[in-house]
Amino acid sequence: MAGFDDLASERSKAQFDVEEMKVIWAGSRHTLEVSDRISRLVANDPVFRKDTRTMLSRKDLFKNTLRKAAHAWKRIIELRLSEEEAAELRFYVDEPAFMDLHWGMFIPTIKGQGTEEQQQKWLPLAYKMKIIGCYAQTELGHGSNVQGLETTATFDPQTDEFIIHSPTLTSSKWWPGGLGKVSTHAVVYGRLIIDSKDYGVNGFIVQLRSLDDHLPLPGITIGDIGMKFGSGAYNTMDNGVLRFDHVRIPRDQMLMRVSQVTREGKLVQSNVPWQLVYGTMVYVRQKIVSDASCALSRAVCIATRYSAVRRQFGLQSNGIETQVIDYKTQQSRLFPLLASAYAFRFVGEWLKWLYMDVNQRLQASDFSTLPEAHACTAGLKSLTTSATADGIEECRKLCGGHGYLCSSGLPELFAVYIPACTYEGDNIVLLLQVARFLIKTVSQLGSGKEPVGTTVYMGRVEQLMQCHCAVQKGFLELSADLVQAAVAHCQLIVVSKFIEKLQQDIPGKGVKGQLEALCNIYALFILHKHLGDFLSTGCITPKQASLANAQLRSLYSQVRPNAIALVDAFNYTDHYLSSVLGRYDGNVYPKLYEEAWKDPLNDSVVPDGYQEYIQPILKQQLRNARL
Ligand SMILES: CCCCCCCCCCCCCC(=O)SCCNC(=O)CCNC(=O)[C@H](O)C(C)(C)COP(=O)(O)OP(=O)(O)OC[C@H]1O[C@@H](n2cnc3c(N)ncnc32)[C@H](O)[C@@H]1OP(=O)(O)O
Ligand SMILES: Cc1cc2nc3c(=O)[nH]c(=O)nc-3n(C[C@H](O)[C@H](O)[C@H](O)COP(=O)(O)OP(=O)(O)OC[C@H]3O[C@@H](n4cnc5c(N)ncnc54)[C@H](O)[C@@H]3O)c2cc1C
Repeated sequence: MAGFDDLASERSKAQFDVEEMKVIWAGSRHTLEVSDRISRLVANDPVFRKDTRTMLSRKDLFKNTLRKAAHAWKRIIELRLSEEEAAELRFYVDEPAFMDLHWGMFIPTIKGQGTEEQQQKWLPLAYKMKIIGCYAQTELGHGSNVQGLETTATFDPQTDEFIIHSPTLTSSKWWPGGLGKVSTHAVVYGRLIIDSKDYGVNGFIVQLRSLDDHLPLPGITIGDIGMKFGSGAYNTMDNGVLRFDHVRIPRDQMLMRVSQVTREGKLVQSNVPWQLVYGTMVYVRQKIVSDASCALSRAVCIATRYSAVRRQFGLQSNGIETQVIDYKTQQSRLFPLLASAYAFRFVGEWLKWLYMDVNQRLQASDFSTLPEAHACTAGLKSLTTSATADGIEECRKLCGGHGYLCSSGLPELFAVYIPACTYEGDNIVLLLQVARFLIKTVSQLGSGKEPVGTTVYMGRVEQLMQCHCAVQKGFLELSADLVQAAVAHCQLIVVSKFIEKLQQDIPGKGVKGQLEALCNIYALFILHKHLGDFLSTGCITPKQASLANAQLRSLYSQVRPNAIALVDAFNYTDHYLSSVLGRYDGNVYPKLYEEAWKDPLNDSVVPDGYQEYIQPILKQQLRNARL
């Protein structure tokens, strides 16, 4: 059978130790063991099946998501899973749901922005899921511009309460995941008003629904915002709308790590920077970078395996056609994506470290690295999600016609992934933040302040001073170019973190060699993509450009025999991939054929509607009626 033999033969060609590469990909032997065990647990549990997801109506889809979430929670309790194992389980269930926001944003917000007492009160409830929370920041009128939010939280000194209110239609909370149908609580961001004075945006814990019958509490209007892009996909999530009509909450439900409101209505600032109110976004952006490597590697795994199974043209001496993976054009589109998946994995690891480091410093009242952490998380979130969204679509095209079938797994992956370019900060808005950070760094160059961390290279580039003078003309005017500069800065981070990874001790036969090839492919591909910029700025000569392209071609040949093993190293189960084209065994055609017959349209041989709409045309009754 074609697919079986092809993938088995590809695997036998690998020139490196795949098991050791799995460890590198996972991050450690321990993480590999956990993710391997939990992914199999999910794959073998029939409740977590997802093959009919794209065919369900919204209501059935959502109910099925609730069923899975409840089952996941039950298994987590029964098996006494650790926090790490539980997070892996939710990851492999692979269905956006209210749980993501509860664990991914609600809890981290209370941890990051709540006082010790507030954490003690709310976290045990949230950890045991006695309450379910979401993150209600974005409004109908404002998402990117957080300082433009309109919801108000007015302090009432008479009752020692805040009055949460939506003064306009555009102040309606709009988008928060988990809000529409499930959450009992939310961290709501609103303007803090004391004695008619506006102190800007802060977070407040607000109960939304009764814990007895799940009905909205008085003064609260709440619902789902409607169908989103694609079938299945992000429609498993109840993104919601929420309005407040003078809803009262106790004073101690304002998150008070950054600033406190006293019983007398006095605002007291802590010694931490006010930007910590934005802290959850930094945390989630960092997570999104690691997630990008998962989504991209998943698409690349499907496209690579299928490219080795698929044959078109080029009849060989043995009478069979050429595997499409052997075409140089296919390699030049696929292998840079394979390299990007690895590159994003390693930059994600580094970003996780950076985030932990900044947190430890914050505990010790050292706030010096916060601006860099913000710039890195914002910029890398933008770069990796844009590249991943484009990469998934490229993988679909790499799979030809079959890539467009839902059973390839790629349409749903694309639909579920693309909002990552928008949520947690629109990618352009985030790059503008990076640009501001870069300009600020450049402006300090002359003052004797040495650039550090990811901007250390700036101290070595003389032209940057002139660059600063040019930007003085107007940030807004030059913003399109500045966004390009921000992307270039982030690309430099990705490449340098890949190189740093290679400097670590990497065990396993041939593993380091493969990673070196992938690192070079990533760097040279970026150079190739932006050749115009490199040449026009005199960074490289035309001769160097052509050498770089020749080197890239030779690297593709080096990676070719290892391609299947390099995607096997992601260690994805067929359940997680949910793709007929990406099956581990390569048994593509019989399964594609089998899948087609499962479509509800094939339940009957003659379709519903035949008698009303097809027969009259065929029998020319419609035409006769007209005549
Ligand atoms: C298990 C876990 C799973 C995780 C996944 C969960 C599922 C995910 C599912 C998806 C869920 C999706 C969920 C969702 O989508 S949740 C909603 C997400 N929303 C956004 O991301 C909104 C984006 N907008 C902003 O962040 C702000 O409005 C920006 C930044 C654009 C402007 O801001 P602002 O209007 O204030 O003006 P400013 O630019 O003068 O900035 C002022 C100063 O502040 C500094 N600054 C700015 N920002 C930060 C920061 N963050 N940390 C530290 N510092 C920061 C900045 O450098 C400047 O410093 P300086 O130059 O003055 O010194
Ligand atoms: C699937 C999904 C889930 C979400 N989940 C949540 C959630 O759980 N909680 C929550 O609070 N929010 C959530 N959001 C909201 C999300 O965070 C916002 O949609 C996002 O921050 C973008 O803001 P916006 O919609 O206001 O875009 P806009 O800012 O209106 O963007 C529109 C266009 O304007 C451009 N633009 C905006 N400002 C500038 C500028 N200064 N300079 C140049 N161009 C600019 C953008 O680049 C974009 O092209 C979610 C969104 C989605 C799609």
